[in-house]
Amino acid sequence: MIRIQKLVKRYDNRTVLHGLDLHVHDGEVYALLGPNGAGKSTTIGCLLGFVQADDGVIQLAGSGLPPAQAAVEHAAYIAENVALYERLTGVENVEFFMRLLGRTPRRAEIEALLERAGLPEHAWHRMAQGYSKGMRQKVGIVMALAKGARVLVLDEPTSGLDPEASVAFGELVRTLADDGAAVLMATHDLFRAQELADRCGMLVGGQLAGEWKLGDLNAGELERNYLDILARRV
Ligand SMILES: Nc1ncnc2c1ncn2[C@@H]1O[C@H](COP(=O)(O)OP(=O)(O)OP(=O)(O)O)[C@@H](O)[C@H]1O
Repeated sequence: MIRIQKLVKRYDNRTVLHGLDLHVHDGEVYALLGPNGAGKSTTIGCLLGFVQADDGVIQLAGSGLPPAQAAVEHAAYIAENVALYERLTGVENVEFFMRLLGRTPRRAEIEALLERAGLPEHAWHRMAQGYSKGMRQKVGIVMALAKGARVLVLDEPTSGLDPEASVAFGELVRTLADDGAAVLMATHDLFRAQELADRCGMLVGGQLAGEWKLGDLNAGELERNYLDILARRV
């Protein structure tokens, strides 16, 4: 689970998160929507300990540790562009990551994870420098699987992916949630959010301006709600 309570963040005396409350349950995919500058990346930064919050409480996977430590322990993060060691192969990247976790994986174990994530076999032993964005996202998912992450945080994961890669990525994220992970995904992609998420919230000016269960809405209704909220704020 992810629990954010009364989160406040200021940059140079400008408040960008105004007491944000957000809860993502285990097994749930939550899409965090909102216009540019609404505070989505700042929320993620605070959650993972990259950004120091000014006030509020953040809990990951029920841990009482500070966010940065709880994230190292329990979370996986997939940024818009997954950074890999470019001169290592896919298999070597995963092996290196697992060694950092204190594990000594067998080749077959790594290959099974890459297969589960749908990375084409011809890429397993090729240097990551030739990987497409979709392939990098798959290696990111492998790392989350290898870690057994209970919290998965995604920032704009499908931007720039073609529709097929985007659907495949969504299915992988869904399997992690079905295995019990709490998934928070910041996105501008309303269509993918509607397809993939269980709930979504709309962040405007550092506050949740709306929250919906997506089973109750189709993609058109979600877009209308989004635009209505923005129109009322103008
Ligand atoms: N390091 C920083 N220093 C000062 N201001 C910042 C910093 N990072 C973000 N901001 C400001 O905080 C506000 C929220 O930014 P943030 O990147 O969290 O929004 P976002 O919802 O992720 O936007 P986008 O959809 O464009 O990625 C913006 O006004 C931004 O300019």
